[in-house]
Amino acid sequence: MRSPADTTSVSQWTIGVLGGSGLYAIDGLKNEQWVKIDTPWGDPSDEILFADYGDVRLRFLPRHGRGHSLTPSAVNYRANIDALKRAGCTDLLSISAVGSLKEHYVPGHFVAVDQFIDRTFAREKSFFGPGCVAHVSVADPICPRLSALAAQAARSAGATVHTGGTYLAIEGPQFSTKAESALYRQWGCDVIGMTNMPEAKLAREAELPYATLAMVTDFDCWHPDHGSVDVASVIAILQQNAATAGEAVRTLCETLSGQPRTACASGIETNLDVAIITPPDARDPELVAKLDAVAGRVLNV
Ligand SMILES: CSC[C@H]1O[C@H](OP(=O)(O)O)[C@H](O)[C@@H]1O
Ligand SMILES: Nc1ncnc2[nH]cnc12
Repeated sequence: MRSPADTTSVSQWTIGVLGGSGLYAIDGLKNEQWVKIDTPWGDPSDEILFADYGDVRLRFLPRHGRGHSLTPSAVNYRANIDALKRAGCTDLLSISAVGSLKEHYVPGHFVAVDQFIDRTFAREKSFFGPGCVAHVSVADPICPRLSALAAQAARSAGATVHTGGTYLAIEGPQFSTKAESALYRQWGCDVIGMTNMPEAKLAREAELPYATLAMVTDFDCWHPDHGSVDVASVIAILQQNAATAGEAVRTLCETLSGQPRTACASGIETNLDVAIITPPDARDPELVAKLDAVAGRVLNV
């Protein structure tokens, strides 16, 4: 029998959306119900909105909570990913506000990022640990299939979308200094945010294909012709873009509706096959039990 943690042979799309700053709901869905999901990692940021759009199931989680009460460091990323997996998600789409580190990525544009640099340091970054050690590859942290579908959906919703780009994740909650911003530009980074790491790493550990639509809200603080970023200007841009983001999600669902889901060619849904190094007889049963949703497919729990 297929383990609930195994999404390889699930033929219905269940898209989990992690809504970032400014995106606390999605309009136009059917059969909406907010559901509390318990996880062994603590509380997720909020209840999850279960809804349908055509044949597609949608699971929406506002990353900072509906009242935006959680800082990027206080988000329980493990609980969020575990809860979305328990909610049956086959794929995860992050929608995130970012600062631009490039002249031609202007506020209002979207970027379908494909790489990350993780400069966060005060967060739980793995489901695994003493008693069950795993090393997954995040060489290609984004699912190319979902990313292409999301980018196309955002274009159809009217957005200017750049394909590919490196997202630099900082701990926050403060924005960067000018020296930091200049350094990240020298590193070749394209956009800057505070939340997609370790979220993307944890999604990979949970064998969930993950993609990000980054919404550019500001030029951080490096641009000589623009003042430094502040929340009011970020929110002003987000208010203009939230409707486009919602439309992108609905368009994505419309595209997928009626299409049976097949396993990802990239092998993301089976990446734990080659990642767990602790042999079965040396595993901590308590940790193994906590990994039921994330890794039950390979741990047989
Ligand atoms: C309100 S600006 C800073 C805030 O916005 C971004 O959050 P998210 O990725 O959830 O949209 C950024 O990472 C910061 O958390
Ligand atoms: N400039 C910036 N730095 C970090 N996170 C952000 N989110 C939106 N704009 C940002």
